[in-house]
Parts: sequence; C-alpha cells; structure tokens
Amino acid sequence: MLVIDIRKTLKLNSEVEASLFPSGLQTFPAPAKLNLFLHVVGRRADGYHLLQTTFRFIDFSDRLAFTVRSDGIIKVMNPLSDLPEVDNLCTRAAKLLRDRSGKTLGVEIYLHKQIPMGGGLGGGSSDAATTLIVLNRLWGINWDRARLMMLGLELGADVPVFIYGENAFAEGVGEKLTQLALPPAWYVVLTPPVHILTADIFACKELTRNTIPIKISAFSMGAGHNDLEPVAARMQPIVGDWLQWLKQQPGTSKVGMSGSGACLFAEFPEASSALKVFERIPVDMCGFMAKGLAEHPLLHF
Ligand SMILES: C[C@@](CO)(OP(=O)(O)O)[C@H](O)COP(=O)(O)OP(=O)(O)OC[C@H]1O[C@@H](n2ccc(N)nc2=O)[C@H](O)[C@@H]1O
Ligand SMILES: Nc1ncnc2c1ncn2[C@@H]1O[C@H](COP(=O)(O)OP(=O)(O)O)[C@@H](O)[C@H]1O
Repeated sequence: MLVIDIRKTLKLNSEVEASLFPSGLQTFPAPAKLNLFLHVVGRRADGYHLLQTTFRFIDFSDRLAFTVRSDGIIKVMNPLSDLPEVDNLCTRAAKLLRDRSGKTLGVEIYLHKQIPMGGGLGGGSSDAATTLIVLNRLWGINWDRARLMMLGLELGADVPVFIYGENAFAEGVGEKLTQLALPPAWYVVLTPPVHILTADIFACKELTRNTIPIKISAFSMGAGHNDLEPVAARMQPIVGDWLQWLKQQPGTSKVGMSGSGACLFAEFPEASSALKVFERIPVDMCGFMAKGLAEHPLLHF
C-alpha cells in the first residue's frame, strides 16, 4: 500500500490502523473494487438490470476483526454514523450466516472503514463478503465458496465476486463470473464528495439499457464503457468535470467511472505514470492511488 500525501489520500498508515483494533486481534482486509467497464444489456422481469462488467480488486481496503461470542449475539463494536447497526452489511451478513447454518454462536465485529461509502467501490459488499468468509471458518461451518456466494447474493449483487476472489468478467446481475487474468496496473481514483444512490441511477429514464453484449475477448482488446456514467454526470455535474480532468492526464490506458459512481479512475500500466498524475491532483479535488490486485487477499483463507 502506498501512502504519499495525507492531504490528498484517504489511506491511513499501519500504526494508526493498529490503534483502531483491540491489541492482538487478527485483522482481515475487505478490498475495494473497480468496474473497468459496465454495460447495461437488458432487464429482468423483477426490474433488476442485466449487466456486463469487469471487476478488479485494488489494494485499498476496509479492515475487520472478529471475536466469537458463545451467546449468539451479533454486534458491530464501532457502528457507522448515519447507518443503524441492523442495516450494516456486516451485521446482516453475520445474521444471515448464523440463521442459515443453524449455528448458535455470536460475534463482536470491529470495522475500520476506509473505502468511501456509496461511491461505486463496493465497500459495503466487500465488508459483507469478508464477514461471511471469516465467520464461515471461525464458526466452524466450512461451506464451500459456491454456497457462500449464493448466500452473499441475497445481500447484494456485488457480494458474490468478493467471495469468488478472482478478478472477473461478470454477467447476469453480476453473479455469473468468469475469472480474468488482468495485467499489473496502477490506478488514480478520484472521490467526488457526492452520493449517487445505485437504485436512483438504475431507475433513471435516460439510462441506456440495450447495449449490445460483447465477448470477453473484446474487453481484452480495450472495448467497454460505463452506461451509468452519462446519467451520473447529469445528476451530479462534478462527475463530468473531474472525469474531464482525468482524461486530460498523460500516460493513462483507461479512464472511467466505477459502478454507479461517483468514484472515478484512471488506469496506468506503470506506477511512475500514476504517481505523476496523483501528485498533480489540484487542491480542490481528492482521491488516492492504488495498485490493482491479482486476486482477493482472502482467496485462500
Ligand atoms: C452497479 C454495481 C456494479 O458493480 O455496483 P455499485 O456501483 O453499486 O457498487 C452493482 O451492480 C450494484 O450492486 P449492489 O450495490 O450490490 O446493488 P444492490 O444493493 O443489489 O441494488 C440496489 C438497487 O439498484 C437496482 N439495481 C441494482 C443492480 C442491478 N443489476 N440492477 C438494478 O436495477 C435495484 O433497484 C436495486 O434495488
Ligand atoms: N459496512 C458498510 N459499508 C458501507 N456501506 C454500507 C455498509 N453497510 C451498509 N451499507 C449501505 O450500503 C450502501 C452502499 O455501500 P457501498 O458498498 O459502500 O457503495 P456502492 O454500492 O456504491 O459501491 C451505503 O450507502 C450504506 O447505506
């Protein structure tokens, strides 16, 4: 993980991070994702949109720790402001796993958020996935990944890929996954200070819903855009403005919005070119730099 400039980056150093958890407790990462492209190719009878997208994990993560309780109580020890504990995806994931597995154990969950909430980086889904992956072991359930993924899908369309653990080409609502070997890449991610609700963007009349499906090979050749991007830019003009700034930077192989936004990214094949752009971020913009991961850090946990 690269920590360069506290003013511009949301990353904390490891000493600060260690002070946020009870000493001696093992901590687990919940990495962010980027959607390198996102096409809306249709709609299901229940209103959910059919997508094609590529998920890439990046080394920018929330961190979680867990203490098993014997009394069945599930508790987030440091609740998120403005989010009732029952709605926290960690609580919901733990309860779902406890109830479906028939286990009577509980857990205290420590959550250190770093990923901006509701920014299209999948932080909540990743927290849910890490909770399922770790409690599956700590509670001695030991279901296989496929079964955990099906459970995760009940919590949100983005949860299964974080359990799958490989960068992936995704179809359906994001649950039909094909492993993708992506080349090393570095990202400058901008985090506009606005929230766009996923549900609002999918509900927008102007959204293109009939992009012609592509083959994985076309994505490998560089095809792909984000159908949600023009809708987001219309809802929040800052999205278009900051995107324009990223597009003007040299050395980038791809620029786009992640998921339903509002976070934006520029991809670079070299760390040095990413760093140059990161250092040039104007004072009235904010963001961070991250490395693309080859796989989820808990893939073999
Ligand atoms: C767009 C994507 C791309 O990765 O991510 P985000 O940008 O939100 O992270 C995902 O498909 C989002 O997945 P997730 O954030 O889990 O969304 P959900 O909670 O399942 O859905 C929120 C709401 O958005 C709408 N929705 C979501 C996904 C989808 N394929 N079609 C939809 O129409 C539905 O109205 C749904 O009630
Ligand atoms: N642990 C969590 N972290 C972040 N958001 C959460 C969490 N639990 C529930 N949520 C809810 O899920 C919404 C989407 O969260 P997030 O995954 O960060 O964004 P996105 O879906 O845009 O990538 C948040 O706005 C919040 O209301």
